[in-house]
Amino acid sequence: MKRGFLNGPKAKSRVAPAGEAAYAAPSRDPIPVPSLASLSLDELKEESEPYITFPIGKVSKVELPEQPALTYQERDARSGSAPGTTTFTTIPIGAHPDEPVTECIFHEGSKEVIMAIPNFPRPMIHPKKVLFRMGPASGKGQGLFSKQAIKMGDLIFSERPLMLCTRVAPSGFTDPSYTREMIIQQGLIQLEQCYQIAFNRLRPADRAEFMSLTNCHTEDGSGPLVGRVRTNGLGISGLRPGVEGTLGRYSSVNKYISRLNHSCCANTYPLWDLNSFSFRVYASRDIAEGEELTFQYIGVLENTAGRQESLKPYSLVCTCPACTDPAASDPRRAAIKAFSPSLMAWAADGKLSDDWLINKCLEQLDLLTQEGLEHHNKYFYATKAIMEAYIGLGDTENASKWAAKVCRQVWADEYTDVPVGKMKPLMDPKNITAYKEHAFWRARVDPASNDSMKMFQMFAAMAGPNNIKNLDGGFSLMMFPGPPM
Ligand SMILES: C[S@@+](CC[C@H](N)C(=O)[O-])C[C@H]1O[C@@H](n2cnc3c(N)ncnc32)[C@H](O)[C@@H]1O
Repeated sequence: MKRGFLNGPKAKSRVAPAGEAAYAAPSRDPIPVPSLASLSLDELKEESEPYITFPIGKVSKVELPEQPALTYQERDARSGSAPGTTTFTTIPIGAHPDEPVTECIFHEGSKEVIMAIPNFPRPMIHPKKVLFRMGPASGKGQGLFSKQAIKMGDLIFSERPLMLCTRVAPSGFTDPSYTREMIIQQGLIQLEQCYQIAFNRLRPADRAEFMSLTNCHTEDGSGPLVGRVRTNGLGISGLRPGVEGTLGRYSSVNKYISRLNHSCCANTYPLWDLNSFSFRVYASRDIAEGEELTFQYIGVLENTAGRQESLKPYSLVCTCPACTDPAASDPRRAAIKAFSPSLMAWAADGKLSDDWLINKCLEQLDLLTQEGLEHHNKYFYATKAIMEAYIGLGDTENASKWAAKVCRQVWADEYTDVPVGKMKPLMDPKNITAYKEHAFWRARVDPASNDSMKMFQMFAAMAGPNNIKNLDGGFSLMMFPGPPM
């Protein structure tokens, strides 16, 4: 195994062969690191403060002194991250030539996360038939279309990314005399160099696929690879435990998912599965034969004007049903956003009827359906809340029907928070043992015998009615008045 690294004007740039490469950043005082605006712009808005985000639109050319080439050290493919370096590696390690692989650019530690997964990679799962085709999508370039009717919750396809990229330039150092524009341009150049190393390692067919993807960042200083990652990248987290924000996420570029066009009323949801290192794209509602498959590039509970603003980095004006009728859609989306019921609060409140929560959640589901938002977590929460309300009422017949609906929404972010092993038995209304294990069992009809309910009531009394805030997923946040500090 060889180790070591170098970087600098005199270092000779090489094309990365198979195996692995590690790039080391020189250590300098931290400065704002240009970061990549990828598909989840709403995430970046929250967390990009320490970073300078890359520009969009037409940007005047910025002259920079010639930048040193990034260089790297070849290492054994099975070695872990070298401290303080960026690692270029092919996942799965030692894949058969027919197996899809991903060229990864990893921050320190991510490779270890993968290497620690037993039996990695687990097999990718595929539907029995090819359920989609690629073709021209009027006014949107290429798109994906269903080849037959697909049911809500069905897997449409799985794929392993072509490339998985860091979202920030690797070194993050610059000349102190550089202007903001120069820092940004330098970041773009460094990132392009970094992506080039990974790109050169792609299989020739994958390289052609990558270069055939759309690039809508041709005039803002992005290079051809950075432009494609910015246009097509899909966020992945979970590979940097404990690291939040831009540095904790990667952008993945995919052969097929990157062809899904945006809709604010999307009908699919791509779910990342680390164990198989692949995305699974699910139908989030029933899809007709020939219908275009779409997903949301941005947060879609904003009003129409806000969504159109967020879509600017993709050079597109959305013409989905919600965007074409804002007068009807905006108030519905605002109501959807504002709705977060508390199961416990309803169960504890004798003034509310037994079906109050269920009716409220049914209204929410109706709004979500009208807005084409079945893929949204809010749809999952409302479905789960109805199931739990029936559990609270001790009505296993109805609870089991809603448990089946919850179990189909595997794409929901919060699905993994539901202990699946404990959910599936609830689909059998006669499995009273499973129901009795549920924390909400008969909480409404027999609160005195429900421990969760007793605890909730005790804390609610301590907090007082004005200090309880309902959160998504049926949770409540309680603030307890204390002595002044
Ligand atoms: C990730 S790509 C999607 C696939 C792309 N249509 C293609 O031909 O490869 C994103 C680009 O597709 C186009 N696009 C995606 N959704 C669109 C929409 N709803 N309306 C118009 N153009 C769209 C925009 O050019 C956008 O920059």
